[in-house]
Amino acid sequence: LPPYPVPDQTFLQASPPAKDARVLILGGGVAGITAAHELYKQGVEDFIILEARHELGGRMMSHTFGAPGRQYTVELGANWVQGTRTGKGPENPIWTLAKKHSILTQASQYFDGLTTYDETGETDFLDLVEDAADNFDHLIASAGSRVPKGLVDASARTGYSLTGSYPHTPQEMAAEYYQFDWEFTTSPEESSWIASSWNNNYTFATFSEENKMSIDPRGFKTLVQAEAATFVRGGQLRLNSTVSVISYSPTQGVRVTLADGQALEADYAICTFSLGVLQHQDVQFEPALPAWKREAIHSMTMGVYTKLFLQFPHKFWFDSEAALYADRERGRYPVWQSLDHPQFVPGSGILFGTVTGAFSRRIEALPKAQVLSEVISVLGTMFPNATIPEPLDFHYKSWSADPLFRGSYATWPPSFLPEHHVNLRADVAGRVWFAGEATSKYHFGYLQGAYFEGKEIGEKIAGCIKKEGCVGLEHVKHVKNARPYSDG
Ligand SMILES: Cc1cc2nc3c(=O)[nH]c(=O)nc-3n(C[C@H](O)[C@H](O)[C@H](O)COP(=O)(O)OP(=O)(O)OC[C@H]3O[C@@H](n4cnc5c(N)ncnc54)[C@H](O)[C@@H]3O)c2cc1C
Repeated sequence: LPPYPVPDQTFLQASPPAKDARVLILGGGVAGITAAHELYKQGVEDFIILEARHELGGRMMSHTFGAPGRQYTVELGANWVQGTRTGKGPENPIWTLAKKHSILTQASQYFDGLTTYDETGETDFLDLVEDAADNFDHLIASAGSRVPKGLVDASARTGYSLTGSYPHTPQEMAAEYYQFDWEFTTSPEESSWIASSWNNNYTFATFSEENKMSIDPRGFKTLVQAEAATFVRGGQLRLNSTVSVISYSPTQGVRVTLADGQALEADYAICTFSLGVLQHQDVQFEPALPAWKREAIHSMTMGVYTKLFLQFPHKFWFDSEAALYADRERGRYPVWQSLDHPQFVPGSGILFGTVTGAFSRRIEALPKAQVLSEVISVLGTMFPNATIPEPLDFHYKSWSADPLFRGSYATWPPSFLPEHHVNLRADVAGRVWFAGEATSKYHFGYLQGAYFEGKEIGEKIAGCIKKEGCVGLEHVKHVKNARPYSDG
């Protein structure tokens, strides 16, 4: 396609014939499949889903783990339905789908069933964990009271300090980490006070406080795959198809070129690639995305959340669901969860730890043997009276190095303004549309965020195709915040 200038407001023309499809859906995760389903429900069946991997699911990614003869399905990516339903209130659509496709889940109460450790072994600091929960409630309430007054956003650390929370000891820091970083992947210093608060509120206050953990041997991804099987037909899905270039023109539509050189043309593309993929330029846009779009993409943060799975010949650890370890270094192998638990996969011998953010990136840069030796040494500190057996298997996924993801999920930094969010969601030239967890204002980072965004963009494009009008989503040409630099 020739390089067209990108106008601000585009009115689309009727599509010329002989394209491969009306809509190309780029990515087969929750957002992509939900967008496709919405098109289908609205009578638009002329779409093709392009997915680089060999299967659907995206960041719902399971892995067969364990020694031969003792293998189990573990979830490298999403594992929990976070927030289900309260009474007759709104139901989390992911919970609706989990029930529809009979995903095997178990209630997970990692705040109630917790054992705490520090560098001296098991040490009860559950009171500090409760304090941290109260501090988080204050953080959210204070953010909520700033919004109607139009008060400026700041970091969650500012919010914590202004509401009287100053963690200093390893135990206090671990308790705060459990509340905050473990959910958002970023520290309070790196996170927006207001957006972190509404994100939590919309997920848990809107739906419920309940978390359901998938222990389905088919993998949590079955939710996406089984849903797709209800409406996607043969030619509508192309797996093992990596997109390299997305060309677009307001008048001619889109052309998507794959890594093998094949090109497909359509009227519209829905790009559901992660924020990390967009940030790392793993996919090229022709012409380059406009400045307002690039600013939005590079102003949000792609977090990293890494689960480290270990299988041991026998269980030597806590009987609770989870454990919190307070190291002198904040975020050093702090959270541990037991799959070898009567409610989950008893007898599996599987324990997994989680690290996030900069610590995740650190371990991705280390040899696996070194990470294992650090992990075993931390377990030795937590359980000084146990002999830690040689693990039968050890596995983690390097999310930030993977060119199909470049991280785990998005988090909203204090410098990211609501106008940036508008621009992150906005279509470009009426032809390239964006959907995924990162574009969700209130549910970024969650499966339901990807679902709501895929659904809305699917609806919008169905509207365009059915000629109900197609003016595109608004965007803000220049996001302004120049007051600190002016004299006035
Ligand atoms: C470790 C981890 C833990 C998580 N835990 C939870 C949890 O417990 N609960 C929860 O609600 N959420 C959780 N999440 C977040 C949740 O997984 C995501 O919000 C959601 O899956 C994102 O869906 P999506 O459709 O927006 O993107 P994706 O799932 O990333 O889908 C995009 C698709 O695009 C494909 N793709 C990328 N590049 C290309 C290319 N060049 N060509 C073709 N295809 C390409 C990818 O392979 C992928 O399939 C977790 C995520 C991670 C990583």
